[in-house]
Amino acid sequence: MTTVGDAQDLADGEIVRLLADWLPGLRWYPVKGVVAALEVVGSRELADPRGEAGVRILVVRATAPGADVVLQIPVTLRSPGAVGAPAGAAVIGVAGVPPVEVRDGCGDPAFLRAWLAVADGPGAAVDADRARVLTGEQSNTSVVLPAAPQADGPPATPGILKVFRTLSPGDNPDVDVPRALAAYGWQHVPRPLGWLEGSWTDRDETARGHLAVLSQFLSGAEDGFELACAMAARGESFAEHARELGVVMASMHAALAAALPVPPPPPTVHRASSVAQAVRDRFRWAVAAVPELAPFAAAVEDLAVRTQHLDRLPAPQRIHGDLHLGQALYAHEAWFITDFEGEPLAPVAARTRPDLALRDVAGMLRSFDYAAAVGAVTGGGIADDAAAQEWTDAARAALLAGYRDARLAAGPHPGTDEDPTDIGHEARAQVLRALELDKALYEAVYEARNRPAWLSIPLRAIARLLT
Ligand SMILES: Nc1ncnc2c1ncn2[C@@H]1O[C@H](COP(=O)(O)OP(=O)(O)O)[C@@H](O)[C@H]1O
Ligand SMILES: O=P(O)(O)O[C@H]1O[C@H](CO)[C@@H](O[C@H]2O[C@H](CO)[C@@H](O)[C@H](O)[C@H]2O)[C@H](O)[C@H]1O
Repeated sequence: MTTVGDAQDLADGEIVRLLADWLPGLRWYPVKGVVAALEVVGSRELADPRGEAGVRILVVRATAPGADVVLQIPVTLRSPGAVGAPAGAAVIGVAGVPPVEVRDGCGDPAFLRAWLAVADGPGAAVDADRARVLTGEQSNTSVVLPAAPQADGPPATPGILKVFRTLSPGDNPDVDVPRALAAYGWQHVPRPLGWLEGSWTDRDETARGHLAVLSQFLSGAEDGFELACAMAARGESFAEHARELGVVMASMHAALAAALPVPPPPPTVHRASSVAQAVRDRFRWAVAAVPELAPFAAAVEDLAVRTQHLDRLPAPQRIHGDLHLGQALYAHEAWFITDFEGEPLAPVAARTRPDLALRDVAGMLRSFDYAAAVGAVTGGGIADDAAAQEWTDAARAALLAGYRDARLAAGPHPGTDEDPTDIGHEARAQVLRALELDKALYEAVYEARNRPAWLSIPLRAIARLLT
């Protein structure tokens, strides 16, 4: 039988050969429909405090026509039949002589123990042996770690470890933004408890970036999207929840503006042009992936021109960037906001750029449209398109009212004497329409790549927004 020492000797190249077969079946693997060339660009051994398995974090570049991504793949290494091998961790394959079993580290307590031992941050007393990997439609891999049993004192906090699957050089906003918000005292973000950075080679240079973050796990939290879909399916109004969500979003934007200040904005005329140009660019990008969008070219241009001519716009600030109901958790009768990573399909520099807070509002409004569409097909509560529209309209109006009232109550935008919401009804409606269109175009590409059966949801919205 091999020892952990032998297992650790398995070459990265042998593991990558196994990954070539394993990766294409995974939801988070971003290269779809083509075979990618895989190259190891980073490799770091971690020590399992119990010495039961070899633990390695591999960073692999996957390139294919139209795709070039850097992926994080933590693995554990054991000889076949080794004592303590976890039943729950997917076996990626067996390689080497003598043979070594390679597992997906995310489901393996050995990786989790090793990660917790080297992570930065305040830490948490969590139990790696009882960890469970969340399944579902996620771009990353999240693992829930229950609180470790305490002999005395207050009960420990359970954690959720988010392992970033696609890596980008630089600080990850999903680590830095919650840290800044929690330090500022904003109560509606799960507290970050630990984080880890790594490095890899990026075209002959050394790149570094965050690999994973451990946050406070909100036990009993309901996913906002599932909650909204269930209510829509029963025909129950989401308006009161939407209003409360609007209030929390307004406080999030106030906290972001105060905790992460940004330089003074360029003149409105430039900002209006760049919002309009972003819509044009988004359309060009989307139409290349979703040819059904081509007939909308003239209407998109018309909307871009009207946006470009706006003479009032709110000041840009740090925002969430990919806000939708799936990032909102309802726990203990309050909303919490998660996943500050920005749009997973966008480059990191674009995700942290100051932007219009209304972009987050537009993202949430799009989500109500999704919830009504999904709720309508899963339950009998929404009978037809008119009922779906009525459900969505009530949620939209409530969110906008809650948001606006709370922003007005909070006063001017920090650092300026501008009231962030006071741009007039017409201008606000025009900006929101442009931002909703922008998001729906993003969604069309996201759905075409990931969930073609749902492509009709953003396509219908695009048609509606442009007529
Ligand atoms: N702090 C938390 N407490 C409870 N559940 C959480 C927490 N953070 C995330 N989740 C749940 O974990 C899942 C994945 O989280 P998310 O950050 O949205 O990952 P991804 O970026 O991969 O979509 C979601 O279903 C979310 O509801
Ligand atoms: O949660 P992620 O950061 O991975 O975000 C991506 O996936 C989302 C889907 O899981 C996607 O959101 C779209 O679908 C939601 C319903 O599943 C809907 O509520 C959102 O409004 C819609 O945008 C998101 O766009 C994508 O970036």
